[in-house]
Amino acid sequence: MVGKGNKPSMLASTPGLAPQPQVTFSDDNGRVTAVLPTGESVEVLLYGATVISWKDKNGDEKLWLSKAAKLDGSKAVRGGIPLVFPVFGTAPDHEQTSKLPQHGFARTSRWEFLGKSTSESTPASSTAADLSVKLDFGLSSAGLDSDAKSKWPYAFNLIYSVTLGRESLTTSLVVSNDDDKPFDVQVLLHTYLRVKDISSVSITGLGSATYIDKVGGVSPPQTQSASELTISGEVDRVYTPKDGASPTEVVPVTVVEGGKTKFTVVRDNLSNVVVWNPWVDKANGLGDFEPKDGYKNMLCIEPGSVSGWQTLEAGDAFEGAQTISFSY
Ligand SMILES: O=P(O)(O)OC[C@H]1O[C@H](O)[C@H](O)[C@@H](O)[C@@H]1O
Repeated sequence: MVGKGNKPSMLASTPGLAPQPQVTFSDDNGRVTAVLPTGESVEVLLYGATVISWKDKNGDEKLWLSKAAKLDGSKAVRGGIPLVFPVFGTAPDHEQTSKLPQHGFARTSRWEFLGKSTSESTPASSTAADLSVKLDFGLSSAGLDSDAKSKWPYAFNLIYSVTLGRESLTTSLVVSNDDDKPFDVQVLLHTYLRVKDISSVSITGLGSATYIDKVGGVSPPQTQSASELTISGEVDRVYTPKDGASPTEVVPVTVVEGGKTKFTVVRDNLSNVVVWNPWVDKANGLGDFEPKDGYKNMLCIEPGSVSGWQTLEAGDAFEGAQTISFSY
């Protein structure tokens, strides 16, 4: 394993050259943390490979994390970016995943930290190179607890990569079928974005998308006519945006707050976006959701592949990713 140890370590110094700015890194107590020389940071729990913090250079947190979230491995984390795999919600009628708990086992399994790497890029607007750091995590059937293994007895391998840039975070999941038979999966990056005040937020990029409304039962597919979505009550929708045929024609989802773009979410090979806000009653009903009025400060924009199943033949792999960007 790369970079194991309890003390912070440094990356990216090249022998013989002037010292380069370095990424500070620690892998301690079930958490992996990386900080760019310019101050941006990310923190990932090995439990669920859950991103629990993403901060900009000023230390402003970009993700919402419940004050009552369990970070001790006793329950899926309420906030940050839990990983949903291999089933979204529950699927009592889908034989392969019917025994699994809500949202599967990836978010409640202990992942392995596989290593870190840095890379440099020079943005068009600057001559100075920016560093980014990528953290890789793995989970395979061999690493599952016996309960999850008995409920989903397939040989698989997952690699989850979390890449921190100056003004972006990319999370990417690769699922491989290591079995000798096919299996079906759903994948979702259940991202809790932090906002200042949900009443001044609008979401663009979902106009003319079809969606299924899950509030009060699953609705037949509908089409969103408004170009902007605002939130003034419980929202739980599975959208299928109208992307073009090529990967470059993906329609980004933007979160605008007070007239300013706060986040831009670009999906790679993920055809759905779940939009979720529990609002008053649901938040009250969730024991680990604190403060109870925290629904005013969060919005889940969850890229995924969940409206059908990805069937992976023996030896096949599926990869999906999101990049969340912000500007100051
Ligand atoms: O409470 P959880 O299992 O974490 O699920 C939280 C939420 O996840 C997704 O956004 C689903 O669309 C919601 O229906 C669900 O309530």
